[in-house]
Amino acid sequence: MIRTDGLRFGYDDRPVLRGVDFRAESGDVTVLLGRNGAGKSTLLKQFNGLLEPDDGRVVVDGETIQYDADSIAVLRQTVGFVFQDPDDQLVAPTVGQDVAFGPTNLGIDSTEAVEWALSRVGLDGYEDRLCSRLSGGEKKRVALAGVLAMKPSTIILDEPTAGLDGDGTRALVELLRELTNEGISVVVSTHYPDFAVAVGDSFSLLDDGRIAHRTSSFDEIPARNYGLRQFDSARNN
Ligand SMILES: Nc1ncnc2c1ncn2[C@@H]1O[C@H](COP(=O)(O)OP(=O)(O)OP(=O)(O)O)[C@@H](O)[C@H]1O
Repeated sequence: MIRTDGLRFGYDDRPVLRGVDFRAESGDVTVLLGRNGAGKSTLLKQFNGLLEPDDGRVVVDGETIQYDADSIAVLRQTVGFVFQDPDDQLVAPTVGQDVAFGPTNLGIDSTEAVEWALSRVGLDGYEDRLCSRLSGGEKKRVALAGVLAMKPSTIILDEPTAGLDGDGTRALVELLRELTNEGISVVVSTHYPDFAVAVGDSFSLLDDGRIAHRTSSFDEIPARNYGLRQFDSARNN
């Protein structure tokens, strides 16, 4: 479970988050919505300590996040973060080396973890492929595999469908639903209503630096007012 209480954050004194009370229940897919620049990425980055609040707190599985290096190292294993742009995430020349990076640092048997994680994202046998030669969609799956290989209890995904085609989006919905059935919590930001509906258990709308709506029914989110894209290919292509 992730919770923020009165979270405030700004870049160079320009406030972005102005008292965010956010909730993501364990075992749910929680969808974070909001117009461009609302602060979705900024909020998601608070959940595994990539950013530190100016005020308020972030609570993960009942513990308030602490920002010393040891606490952050543990947190990064518990809460995995999949960046919007996979090029911000991939660190090694080959797929196998990249997915092994996290588990190796944690002392986990990386061969088994890599095989398992690549299989979960539908990239069996990709170990020796060069990351630089992968398509954008494949890079996104490798980035997700790298997070899965660390066996986190929560996964945060920032705009994961950007650049995915209909099949890629459908596969992602299926995988995220499977992961929640296995007890993993998922928080995901998106602009795509069909993806949100297909994947989400709960929907939170970030507006004006606060959570303006939180509901289990997507229909209650006033889409037109918040820049949601009218249609996407998650179910219909
Ligand atoms: N590193 C940074 N330094 C300064 N300002 C930033 C930085 N990162 C983001 N911002 C600003 O903070 C605000 C919120 O940005 P953020 O990326 O969190 O929004 P978002 O809701 O994820 O947007 P989008 O839907 O376009 O991805 C924006 O005005 C953005 O320009």
